Amino acid sequence: MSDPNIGRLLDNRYQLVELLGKGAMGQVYLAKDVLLGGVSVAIKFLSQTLLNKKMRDRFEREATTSALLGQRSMHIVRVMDYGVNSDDVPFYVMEYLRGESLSDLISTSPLSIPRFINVTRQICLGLQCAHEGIEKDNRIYSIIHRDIKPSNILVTNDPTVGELVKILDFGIAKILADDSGQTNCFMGTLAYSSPEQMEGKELDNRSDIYSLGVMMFQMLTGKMPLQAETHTFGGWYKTHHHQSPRTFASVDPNLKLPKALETTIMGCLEKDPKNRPQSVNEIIKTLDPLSARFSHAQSIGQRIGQVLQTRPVVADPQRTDVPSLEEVCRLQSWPKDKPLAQIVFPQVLATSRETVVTLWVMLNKSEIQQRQFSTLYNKLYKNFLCMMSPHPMVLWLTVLYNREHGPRWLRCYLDLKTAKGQEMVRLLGQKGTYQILLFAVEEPQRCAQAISVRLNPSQCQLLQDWANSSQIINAAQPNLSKSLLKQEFEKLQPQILMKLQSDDPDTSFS
Ligand SMILES: Nc1ncnc2c1ncn2[C@@H]1O[C@H](COP(=O)(O)OP(=O)(O)OP(=O)(O)O)[C@@H](O)[C@H]1O
Repeated sequence: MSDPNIGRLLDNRYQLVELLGKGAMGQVYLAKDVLLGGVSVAIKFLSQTLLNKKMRDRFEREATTSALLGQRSMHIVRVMDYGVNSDDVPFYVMEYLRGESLSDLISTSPLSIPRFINVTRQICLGLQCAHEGIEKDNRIYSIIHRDIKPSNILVTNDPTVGELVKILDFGIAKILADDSGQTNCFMGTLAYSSPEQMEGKELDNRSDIYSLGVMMFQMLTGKMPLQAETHTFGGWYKTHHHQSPRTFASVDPNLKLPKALETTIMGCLEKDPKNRPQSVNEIIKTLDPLSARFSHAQSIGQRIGQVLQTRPVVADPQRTDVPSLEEVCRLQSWPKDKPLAQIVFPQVLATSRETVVTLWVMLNKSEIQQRQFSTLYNKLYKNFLCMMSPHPMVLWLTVLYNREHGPRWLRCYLDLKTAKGQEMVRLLGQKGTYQILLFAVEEPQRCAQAISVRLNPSQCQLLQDWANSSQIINAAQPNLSKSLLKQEFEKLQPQILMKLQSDDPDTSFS
């Protein structure tokens, strides 16, 4: 029977396209945000069978928790809207993640060690952010996920960014120390639940660390570390309390794991929370040095391999095998889907070490050379303008200035109501830096010059504030905000030019 919801318009804004799946709490649909030009979103509805007051509250809490956390970490699914449909069924709107769940990913074969490190590190960053907590009524509340398992991890793939991992479903998360009436009944998934969770005890971050341990074992071997005699609450209760986890060697004798990694994963599976790593940061500390050792082969892929082969490698004891950010930028080529024209566009770039915002600029080769050679007279000006109403939008302005050749204005707009725009503004604010990648029209296959730009702390703060406040503002008429920002920019242009023409050493770059 066809789904009567398909095609429905929700809140005059979201048109349901297809059912993505059903979970314990409800259904998730792919939808189009018609107000934002048909951008894809995912909408989760609370199941009809759970429409009681307690579940409604829990569902609303899931939405609020995810919305607050999604603002703080790019490794947690972002929630943008919450509402109730005409049948009084609550729903929330999330960014749509085009990708595969970790459970699908590992159902065919376990992950290679480099891929495991890359994926796990991102899960840990998201989880650490949740454990560090959110602010509510001037207090910090730690968030425990309580249902860490492969089907709650989504891995998206972008040809430029690489694998981006997000934690889903803070459905049973509980705000620690929030005694708003949630009972301590069992919630979670039996095979991944910690012994203390099975007992219905008060949980802390170490319960998630246990579930993460089960999941990490499974990611590397394709097998579970513990096996219950019966798939019942009683069967798993006994298993989590009394069964010793299998060793990696007994499951896969060919798997050669770094000792530190093996010790950390087995530590996560300890029955007593006191004997586990006490914070996700400890796991990240194990992964980081391994990431430097393994991940260059993985995350930047074969392209780096190709280029390193053609480059003389200078023997330098300080140098690790991981390319620097500038090297990664220089290794990029102009995307095939962009015109070979003098355009500017922003892009998030993930290296094996970090994720940064980049500004891709195409100019004529002669102009790049002119600006490069007279470095003494080169200056750089950067600024951000924001318009919250009618639609939250940021104008990101960079000016390359050369005394002889004048200004080159680089402008782009970041829409704070899109996942991409939010992510960029947030990352710019958090990192306080961005990279400009200059490409010549004549040689699009390689980046001609990479320039690192630093933002001052007040700019960073402003960007973070805009990203936060835009969440509570409704989206409307993005083009109107753009044209208002353009007018603002045109008013500012002569002043910026005067500043650049003066001898202010603050703005120079080389
Ligand atoms: N933001 C999203 N973008 C794309 N797909 C999503 C998104 N959120 C959920 N899904 C997909 O929708 C389906 C249902 O998700 P949901 O979180 O409700 O259930 P589940 O995790 O499969 O089960 P349970 O909630 O019982 O653990 C899953 O296949 C999930 O991968």
